[in-house]
Amino acid sequence: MTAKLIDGLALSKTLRADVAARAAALTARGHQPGLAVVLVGDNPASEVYVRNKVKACEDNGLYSSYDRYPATLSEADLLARIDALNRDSRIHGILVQLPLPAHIDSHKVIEAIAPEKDVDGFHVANAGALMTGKPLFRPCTPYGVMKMFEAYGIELQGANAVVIGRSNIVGKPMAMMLIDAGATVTVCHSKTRDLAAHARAADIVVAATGRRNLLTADMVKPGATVIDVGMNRDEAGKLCGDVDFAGVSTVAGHITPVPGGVGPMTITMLLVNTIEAAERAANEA
Ligand SMILES: Nc1nc2c(c(=O)[nH]1)N[C@@H](CN(C=O)c1ccc(C(=O)N[C@@H](CCC(=O)O)C(=O)O)cc1)CN2
Repeated sequence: MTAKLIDGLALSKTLRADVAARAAALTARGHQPGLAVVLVGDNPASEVYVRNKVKACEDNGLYSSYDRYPATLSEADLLARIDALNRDSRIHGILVQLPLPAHIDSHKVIEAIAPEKDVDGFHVANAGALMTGKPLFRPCTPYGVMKMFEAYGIELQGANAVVIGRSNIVGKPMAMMLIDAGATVTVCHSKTRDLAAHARAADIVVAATGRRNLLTADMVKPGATVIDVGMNRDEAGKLCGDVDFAGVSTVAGHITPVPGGVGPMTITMLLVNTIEAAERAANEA
């Protein structure tokens, strides 16, 4: 392996120490930051992520509430619960774990969250404000990737960046953040004609497709920075990303592992967003 590892666990540890200090300061002023976590259904991966989010709150001095509902919960009941959380002064951030069961309209649910408690940054008010560079909250996964670039000194200004995937959670906001940082950004997706040619021209590649081994060594420019947002399982059930890690590591300059890369940063930035929500609320009180 020639690439330098971008260690999401180590960076998370540093950032979470700052979160814990800010949480303690808020608590001392009588404003303990609070996150509401809502899970509907029994998707095993979502259960792990949600458990990790609640634990991260506990470990860093944040209050958390955890609502776990069966997959049969009605959309109306979920909207009623969000309405109650919007009014709850102990709660500064509301997180509804995605995906939701098919009978629930995710868009409607996200729009029901008060924008000032939308710590996922998915509400149209925050997604729209990202276009101007001034949202209340940035979506946690691309925000975490931006922190990784910063921590590892990856130059973005003038860089050619390719984002593979156009989801509202990762691809689109990632592209906006990279544009804002001065990169020249190409967004590739399932209909892109020659993905390899785009990827090969990139100084930075962010892969967020959910397709194992989508990015191989022959598609990467020597020295490029490769960020793997994928979360897949191989034939043996082992967690892996979208990038052929063994092969790409021999070509790239920097690379993120899975696990231990972007995943922990997603949770860390959720804590950071919740702290910011609580600080804003405390300053307005
Ligand atoms: N409401 C939201 N739903 C979803 C989001 C989100 O940001 N908000 N993102 C993804 C899933 N996700 C967060 O919820 C997430 C994915 C992965 C990890 C993580 O820590 N991964 C670990 C491995 C964990 C494991 O053992 O399975 C790692 O990469 O090291 C955290 C959060 C979709 N839904």
